[in-house]
Amino acid sequence: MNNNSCGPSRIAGCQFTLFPMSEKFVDIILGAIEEVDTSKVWKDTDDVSTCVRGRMGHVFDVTKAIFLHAAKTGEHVAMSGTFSIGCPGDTEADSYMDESDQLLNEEKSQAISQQAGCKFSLYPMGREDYMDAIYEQIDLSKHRGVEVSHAHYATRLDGDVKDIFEAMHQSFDSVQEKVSHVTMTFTISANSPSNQS
Ligand SMILES: Cc1ncc(C[n+]2csc(CCO)c2C)c(N)n1
Repeated sequence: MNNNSCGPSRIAGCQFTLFPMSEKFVDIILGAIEEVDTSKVWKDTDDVSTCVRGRMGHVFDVTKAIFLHAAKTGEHVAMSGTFSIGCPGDTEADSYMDESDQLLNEEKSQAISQQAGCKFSLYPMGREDYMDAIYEQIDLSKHRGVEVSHAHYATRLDGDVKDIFEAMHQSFDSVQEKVSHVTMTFTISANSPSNQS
């Protein structure tokens, strides 16, 4: 445990909302959540958002798969959310921390090819040198099969949804190795009419 550690557990989580720009929004939201195997994470869905908590790999696996299943409907769908790891007090779901490494949704996700645009922002908490941690990651993400560009208050990633989530996962993972409590916000959008010529 480093000096900046908030506690022994490395429970991660993501709270996210799907925004299907479609009359079929109820089916798209509930259908995507239903289609994804969430048995390795703690999960709660309410009228505002869905929260999943557990080991980092499973949190990313489930969040990515829910977006992919919503986007594969072909409707314009966006998702906004916040990943968090090492949050002081986040200890309730310790039982989910014993789950094995095997990702339950990887095979189905690999079969879906979907382009998207995404903006994400990393927030290493409680560190004076937080900008160094952020800049290191933004440099790294240039090598990950996605187009990286700078935006105000965020980094933009364009490419396949799986590569976008992989880049965010790697950035988040590298920062959390150095900083105990890290949050990362993102908004991802697929099938936007803005991209149809
Ligand atoms: C991932 C995700 N989880 C929950 C909601 C909130 N929500 C808005 S409409 C609807 C279906 C009818 O109850 C639900 C659950 C969301 N938008 N996206």
